[in-house]
Amino acid sequence: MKVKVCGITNLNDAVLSAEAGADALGFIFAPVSRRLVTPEAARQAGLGVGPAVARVGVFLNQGLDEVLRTAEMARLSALQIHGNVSSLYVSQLAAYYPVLRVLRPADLAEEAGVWRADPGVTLMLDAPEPGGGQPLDWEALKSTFPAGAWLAGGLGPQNVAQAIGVLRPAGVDAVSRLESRAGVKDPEAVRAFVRAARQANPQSYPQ
Ligand SMILES: O=C(O)c1ccccc1NCC(=O)[C@H](O)[C@H](O)COP(=O)(O)O
Repeated sequence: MKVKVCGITNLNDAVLSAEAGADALGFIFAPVSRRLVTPEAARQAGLGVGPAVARVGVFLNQGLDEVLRTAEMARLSALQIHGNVSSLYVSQLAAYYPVLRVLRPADLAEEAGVWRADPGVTLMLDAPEPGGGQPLDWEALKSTFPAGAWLAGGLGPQNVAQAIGVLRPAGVDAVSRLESRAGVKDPEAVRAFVRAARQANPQSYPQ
């Protein structure tokens, strides 16, 4: 199981997340976000932790050209795609980068099947308001949660083990509950989050 720490805006937070054991760092390029980062700052922070940690760019309803240009400038290794976008758009991006396609529970029935056989696209289930700190109803999702999908939405040190126990996601992702303020990590919360996720799923320790 993978652990992603999202909303990284600076090298310091990238290093502390990597040292805590995160597999992936998230850099948010959606202009609506309070954790908006420039491609230059993301490149510096992402490359600063070395090649073993994935650098995921987070986008919400942004044009194909803008996403690909930003990915190049920031030296991203994967894309996380939120919003109301077509499957053609997602598959065009997946031709260049591994994609985490973010769905809300209400979208599952319509879109989850589209990506079942596509190794370049991994699903992530998130709350309707990304970065809003609201947990999903894990029990209600139990029968429809897609195999191999990642989970986000209000996860933090206190509840990630329970969420993993219920849904057995392939990855977990969080931001709000790991911050001292928007865009700035709380080091203890980051360490506790990664530790709790690893302990809930001991097979997830990096080899
Ligand atoms: O976090 C944001 O500000 C944000 C804004 C626009 C699009 C995506 C955004 N975040 C994406 C993430 O990957 C978050 O980690 C995910 O939504 C979970 O957030 P939270 O519920 O706060 O842990």
